[in-house]
Amino acid sequence: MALDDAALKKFGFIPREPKDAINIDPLQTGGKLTEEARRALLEWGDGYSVCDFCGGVLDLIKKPPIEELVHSALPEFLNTDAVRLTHGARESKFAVMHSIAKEGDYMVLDKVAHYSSFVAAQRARLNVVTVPHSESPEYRTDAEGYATVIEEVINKTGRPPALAQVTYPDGSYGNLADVKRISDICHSYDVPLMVNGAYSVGRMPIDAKALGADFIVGSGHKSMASSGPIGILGVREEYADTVFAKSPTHPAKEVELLGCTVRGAPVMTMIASFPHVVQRTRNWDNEVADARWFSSRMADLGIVQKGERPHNHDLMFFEAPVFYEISQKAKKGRYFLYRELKERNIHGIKSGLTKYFKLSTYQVGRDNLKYVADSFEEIIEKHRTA
Ligand SMILES: Cc1ncc(COP(=O)(O)O)c(C=O)c1O
Repeated sequence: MALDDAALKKFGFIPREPKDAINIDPLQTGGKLTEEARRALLEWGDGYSVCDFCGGVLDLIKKPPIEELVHSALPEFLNTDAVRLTHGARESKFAVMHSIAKEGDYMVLDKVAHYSSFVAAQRARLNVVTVPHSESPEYRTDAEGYATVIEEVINKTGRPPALAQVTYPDGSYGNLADVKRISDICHSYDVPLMVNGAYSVGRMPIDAKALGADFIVGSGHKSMASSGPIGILGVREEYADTVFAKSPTHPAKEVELLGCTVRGAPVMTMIASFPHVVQRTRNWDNEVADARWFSSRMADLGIVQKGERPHNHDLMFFEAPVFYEISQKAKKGRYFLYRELKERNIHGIKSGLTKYFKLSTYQVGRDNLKYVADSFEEIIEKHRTA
């Protein structure tokens, strides 16, 4: 059946409603573009725009300065040896899993790992064993749990797992695990460690070597003010030849990257935002102070922050019995909170959630956070007196 004109009318330019809202969705706060990146997006939006300047290896393009970003600025920013651009954190993780481990090997994940870590391991055909967390209220990953799980794999298979990973911070509670202790444990068994920094690289200072990370993963669209899809992967020197192995038939092309990765606007938005991103990581203490301030305002309203307390990251998980109670009586039921927030131009708590939700205070600013906290208070008052 041919597409008729009426069907085509659905397509074309579509405005994005929450674009100008105060957005507290953890997925969104660190990926908001800078003005420079917005301009870059238009300038470099055509298909393979950066390939006009390519001599065969994308990350060696000199002008625009992709080579300098990839081979000098990013390794220095993260204190790692070799960096490449990927299409996202999950693609970075998959590249490491697929090159470092063989089909049927075991790998260790923390129980709080993002689904994309599990899926990447499945795509690489690995067996996954998980390190438990401490359950409610803190959901902390116990560093010593890595030793226990590695021992279990050795007992079962006669050799250590091929790889371990820790999520820093995890995407549910925003907990920052003791990565240094975890890397020491993993290395004592000769297990390399990958740090998933999707929520840290580009938000807070990261020193891969100080953490003992053999692989460090970042997400440009999540935490580096970049237009996705774009991720980064940092690798310690001893693993670089394995992860970035060249194709036997096309020796300029790296197999795990399928030859080339970001071929246009995403990398140019990352470049455009990079000065701002570096600077904002230096302001991390203020971000943590904002998160703690917000958490304590929530506590005053009977909304309890789970995860580490005092908290050390902008991503926070809350339990809000007060909103749950309101939802039982409200006309709009469990959708009342979403509607009330939308009326106040606040976006990011998923529609239908009341009892548990997560949010991020990153780069929202104290004035806007105060407005959000005041709005929560106002909504509670309004429904209490209704
Ligand atoms: C902890 C964590 N890691 C990785 C990802 C996925 O990042 P990407 O979209 O860059 O693959 C997410 C997405 O929410 C996440 O929460």
